[in-house]
Amino acid sequence: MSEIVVSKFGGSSLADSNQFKKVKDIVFSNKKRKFIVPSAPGKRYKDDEKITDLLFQCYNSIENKEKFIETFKIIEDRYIQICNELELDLDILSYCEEIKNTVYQNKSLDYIVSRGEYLNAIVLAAYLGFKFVDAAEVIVFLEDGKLNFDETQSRLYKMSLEYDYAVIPGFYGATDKGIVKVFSRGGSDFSGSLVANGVNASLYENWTDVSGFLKADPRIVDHPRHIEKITYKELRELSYMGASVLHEDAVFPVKKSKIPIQIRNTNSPMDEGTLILSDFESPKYPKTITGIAGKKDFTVIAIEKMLMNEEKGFLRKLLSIIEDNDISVEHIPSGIDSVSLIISDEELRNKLDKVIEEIRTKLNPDSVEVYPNMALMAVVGKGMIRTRGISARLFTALKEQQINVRMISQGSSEINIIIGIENEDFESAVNAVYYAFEQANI
Ligand SMILES: Nc1ncnc2c1ncn2[C@@H]1O[C@H](COP(=O)(O)OP(=O)(O)O)[C@@H](O)[C@H]1O
Ligand SMILES: N[C@@H](CC(=O)OP(=O)(O)O)C(=O)O
Repeated sequence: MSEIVVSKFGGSSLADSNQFKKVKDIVFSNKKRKFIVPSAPGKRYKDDEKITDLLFQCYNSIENKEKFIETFKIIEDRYIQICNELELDLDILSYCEEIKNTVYQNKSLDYIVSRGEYLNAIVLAAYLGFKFVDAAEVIVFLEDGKLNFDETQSRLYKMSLEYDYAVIPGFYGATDKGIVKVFSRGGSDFSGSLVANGVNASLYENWTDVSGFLKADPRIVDHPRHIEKITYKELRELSYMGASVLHEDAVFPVKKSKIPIQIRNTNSPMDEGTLILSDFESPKYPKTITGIAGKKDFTVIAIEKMLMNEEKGFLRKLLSIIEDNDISVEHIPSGIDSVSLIISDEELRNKLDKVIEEIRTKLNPDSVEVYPNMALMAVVGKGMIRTRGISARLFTALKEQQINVRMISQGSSEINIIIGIENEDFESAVNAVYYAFEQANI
């Protein structure tokens, strides 16, 4: 069988007709690029609006028909402009009409916000002359909203036997009853990974607006160094901790089959980008780290109770309270008679008072304190934990910037150290650590 490359193009790569032209050149420059997964058009300039964000606004104004039509018109105009500038013989307005008519019968959020990818894939398929395959036919969800992985893989495989070249919209799929479901934001990366695995691709390309994964977020560090190669595991840690270039779950579908992921830049297609691999040889004791990422806005709930260590079931009861309130915990650092829960503010929204009350009544602790405004910074790298001097360099850099460390946690995978700091210190902490290791790399 001939080799297949799956190429996902993000919103920034398809923001306007000029970007579409770059995408066409890229796709046609390699015949192996057979299955293309587009996102919805992203921002054309800094203060522009992403189509998906406009669709969220449409959903919010659905009760007010006039407002809905007004916002939807901005979306329609973007697609019309793209089609006109590409001189496409495609009646995109009829697809928009179909959506407007369906919206009032089907008011589901998922249906509405998925239409950006749907329309964009129709336009891109027409422009490339590829078959349009609706993700609702091949990305299969169960009634409870979870992905039906096996069925999805089998449908995608069948699709690859049926069509040589196709465009499949990212971000959504549907249940067998045709109810559209979306992945979380940025989920087209995950769709691309599902397609790559389903069609037995030899490579999953993820085209974006940066020349690969950088050692730190370029919005925080000025021109960070680029990462040539990274393992799935390291990447998962960095993307989970906020390196938004690739969706945090995008590694899973291709992990078992070890299909490499390559991050590439649509605006600079000659750059090699970053190769994400299952594993590769690297120095056992590296001089430096692979990357830094982080997120703001966490709250710490610190609980103390004398002889907590001897009280059987204490942690189980504590975690049951958290589970019953449908909250995910980020970290659980513990001492002998103390334990802390680190939870994102988003998870805790409107639930904090209730959780604290339940901890007090059900666990009878000596104290429960709440500390808001914490940021988490992940410093990631294979082998760094066992390398002498790495943590000394890290904490010296923070000390030199007078940054107060509130929490330290070493992931059990031994490829990351997570550091809790004040929200307001986040940017300077990332810069301090980045430059400390940048010097070590010379
Ligand atoms: N470590 C990092 N390396 C590269 N880019 C990063 C990193 N952390 C955050 N980013 C941001 O991720 C952006 C690309 O992701 P995204 O906006 O989702 O692109 P797309 O629209 O192509 O899917 C970059 O423009 C950059 O600002
Ligand atoms: N358009 C969706 C899905 C997506 O993956 O977009 P992007 O590839 O532009 O991050 C979103 O904005 O969430």
